[in-house]
Amino acid sequence: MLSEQHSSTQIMEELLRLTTLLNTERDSHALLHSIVDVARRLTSAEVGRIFILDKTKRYLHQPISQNTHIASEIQGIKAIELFKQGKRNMQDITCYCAFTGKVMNIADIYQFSGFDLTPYYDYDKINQYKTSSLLAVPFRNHLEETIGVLQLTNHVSKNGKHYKPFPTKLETLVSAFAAQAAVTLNNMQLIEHNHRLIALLDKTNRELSEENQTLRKQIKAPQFGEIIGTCKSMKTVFDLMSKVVNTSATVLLNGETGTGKELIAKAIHYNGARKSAQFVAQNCTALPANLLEGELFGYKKGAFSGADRDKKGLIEYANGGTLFLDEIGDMPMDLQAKLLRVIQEREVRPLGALSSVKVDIRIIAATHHSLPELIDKGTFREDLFYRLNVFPIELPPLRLRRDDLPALINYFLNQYSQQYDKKISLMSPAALQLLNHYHYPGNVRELKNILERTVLMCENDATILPEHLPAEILQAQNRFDTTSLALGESTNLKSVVGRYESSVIRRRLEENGGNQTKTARSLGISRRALIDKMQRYAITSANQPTLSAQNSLSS
Ligand SMILES: Nc1ncnc2c1ncn2[C@@H]1O[C@H](COP(=O)(O)OP(=O)(O)OP(=O)(O)O)[C@@H](O)[C@H]1O
Repeated sequence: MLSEQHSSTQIMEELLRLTTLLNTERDSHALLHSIVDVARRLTSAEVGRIFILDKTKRYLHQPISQNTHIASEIQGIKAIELFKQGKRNMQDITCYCAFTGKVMNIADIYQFSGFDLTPYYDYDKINQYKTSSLLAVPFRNHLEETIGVLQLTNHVSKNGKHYKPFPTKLETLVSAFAAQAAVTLNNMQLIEHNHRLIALLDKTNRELSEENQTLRKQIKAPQFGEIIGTCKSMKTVFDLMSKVVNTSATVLLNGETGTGKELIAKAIHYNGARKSAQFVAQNCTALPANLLEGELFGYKKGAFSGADRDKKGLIEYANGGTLFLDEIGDMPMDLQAKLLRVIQEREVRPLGALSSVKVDIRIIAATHHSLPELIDKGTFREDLFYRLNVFPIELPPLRLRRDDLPALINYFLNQYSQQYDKKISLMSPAALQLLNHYHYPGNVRELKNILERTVLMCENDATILPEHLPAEILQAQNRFDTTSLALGESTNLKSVVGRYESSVIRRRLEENGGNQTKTARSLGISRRALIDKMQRYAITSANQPTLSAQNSLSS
């Protein structure tokens, strides 16, 4: 043991050894042991203890206790409460040391009455020991906050036979040592705290990523069964999809807006081998050319003014998965050239980057344009077209697959009835006829929107009537359509002429904003004659078509 009799060189050597140890020890328990061990050797103390402030800052825990006299303590000093009845526990010597930051040096605890030293008397009784001198030194961090207390008891005499008071000159030495140990202890606590945070972050990230995977599987995985259609052209679509789904072949979807191009692209991705990787969609008309380039290819910090950080492009994000390029016909020519390079080389070079990144993506492109026509016009690259047109799938417009209308209507009615918690399953023949005759320029998307609105308009448990349908369907029906006249059920000339006449009157009234005088003048008849005809055909107003007007048209 070192004691006050040791030379200052020996003490310096011991302190240096300690500094090295403190800087290399990575296990906090072993570090605390080393601190107590060295402190005891520096001060010739028989017992050494460390108290550490807990996270709540309400207790001083005692993780380490060394007593050379007792091989194993029956009971150590318990955790100390820093506050008693809301007040600082200044009766306890360790708390006093912690609160004040002062070194406490007591020659003999049994001769001292300034503190409540019962815990030490109890310790002695239980362990059949005799505590005599006591030295308590605070561990303070760089903010001068106490993070723990080092406690040494029983300074052993030179011959090892007696306990003596700790010499006052040891206080400075031990304080210097405690200051050094406190820095290391504080760093160790910060490192451990960081490790805990990193572990927590890792765990949360893992959980989020698993949840993400599950949600992606649940939400974004349209099954083939969710694509409604049994007509011949849709059967061909399904047939082609099943042939390409388990390959990585490039697919080109062609069809008008709302025909289900994105739905089908997703179904191909989520039913194929790439389903666990990303499905990344980008509409090529949604962004100006320069932004689209940055989105797709990514860029390096400083590649252009405003590029204040590296940005990964969607092509890289889709690595291992599918890149869906909607409205490919509207992609600017220079980007077409860059995309062609990605397809040919299977690598992408972000703007401002010196090297390329290998990518394994499946491309599904979609357009409502005829790409060959765009090639003729000079706005689409022929070489890119051949690269994309590996596996073309044509999606029919809804007006050419009217046989699928009942199934689609049923599907969306069910979907929205559930969504809006309504029971709506009946539709009047007149409403059904209106839906059947409409031409749906927005295709399935438009039908879907119409039915959502209809469910919202219709009372719970009620039958869908024409008045629940949007105005454009009613107005469209009001317009005269020679094709529908020719295809009408009635072949009776008088009835066909009547329908034609009523249709002309409706349209003219509509054009004249319902003004009967103007309408009569434009038709070359008197206002009285117009009113007679309106009554005959149950035309009430050009702006407010009624169910009876529809009936008269179809009668
Ligand atoms: N056959 C179908 N069965 C069920 N829902 C469909 C069908 N076709 C399209 N839909 C639905 O219609 C809406 C429009 O489809 P989608 O967005 O896939 O069309 P799109 O052709 O990609 O349109 P755009 O060219 O305007 O982007 C979506 O809500 C989709 O789920």
